[in-house]
Amino acid sequence: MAPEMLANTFKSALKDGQQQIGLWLAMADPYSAEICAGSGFDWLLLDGEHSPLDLRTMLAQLQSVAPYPAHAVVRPPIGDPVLIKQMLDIGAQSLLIPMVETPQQAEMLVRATRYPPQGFRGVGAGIARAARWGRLDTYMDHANGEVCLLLQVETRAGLDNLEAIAATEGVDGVFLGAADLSASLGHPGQPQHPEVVDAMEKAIAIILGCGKAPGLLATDEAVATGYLALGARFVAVGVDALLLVKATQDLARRFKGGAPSATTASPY
Ligand SMILES: O=C(O)C(=O)C[C@H](O)[C@@H](O)CO
Repeated sequence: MAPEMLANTFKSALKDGQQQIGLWLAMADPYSAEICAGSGFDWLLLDGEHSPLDLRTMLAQLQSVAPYPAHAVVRPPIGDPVLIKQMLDIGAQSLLIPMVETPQQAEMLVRATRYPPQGFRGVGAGIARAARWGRLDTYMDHANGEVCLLLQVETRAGLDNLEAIAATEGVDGVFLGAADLSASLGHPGQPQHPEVVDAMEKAIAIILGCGKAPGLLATDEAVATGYLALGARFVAVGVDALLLVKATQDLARRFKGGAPSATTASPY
């Protein structure tokens, strides 16, 4: 049993079938991340793919959200073992890796998150935040077992290999990227296109069939609720930057005139 500081409660919640409601953080800022961490979400996505988030700001975000129950999931810009090593060493325990298309890639990513003999993660946490600079003296005993690895399937090629990717040992869940998937299926900017929705719904069933957790981002409440009803297990239901745009725009319009911004179809 991992000590409290090392136990990945998000990983175990997914394994226990508990749905986890999250918020996407695209502001790349530790101050706003802490504000969001106190809002009551189960998890927060620290997006290093589509926001100007670098390792230093990701570290600051991890530190600012640490006192709160919301679990930090970090996303590198790509599934690079070097970036993965650095993110794990600054203390990330849960990773979301974009653009996964083959089981071979999935196996490599599992090994990149594990110390030998299960994998090839470089050993250095003893001088890093992950093991609190040596203060967590059982870190090496628990690190492999407490990492949560979530892979993104978001292309036609990835869908073709979905079952093999989801079934890969060491993968905890598969995130369906509706924005990229819609583009890959020939419907850019239309994550609610019938062909995309059909693919997402079928993919959720396949992932569940593999005993893994399906996840996605949907900023439209009805869309998110629908996928949750189908068994999606980790669902981000908003993006900090989009919430700020809408709230500030609507406030200005209340005083300056103009209709509130329409509830647009989910951009994701
Ligand atoms: O393709 C997707 O969808 C995702 O990867 C999730 C969101 O798009 C996120 O990347 C923000 O754009």
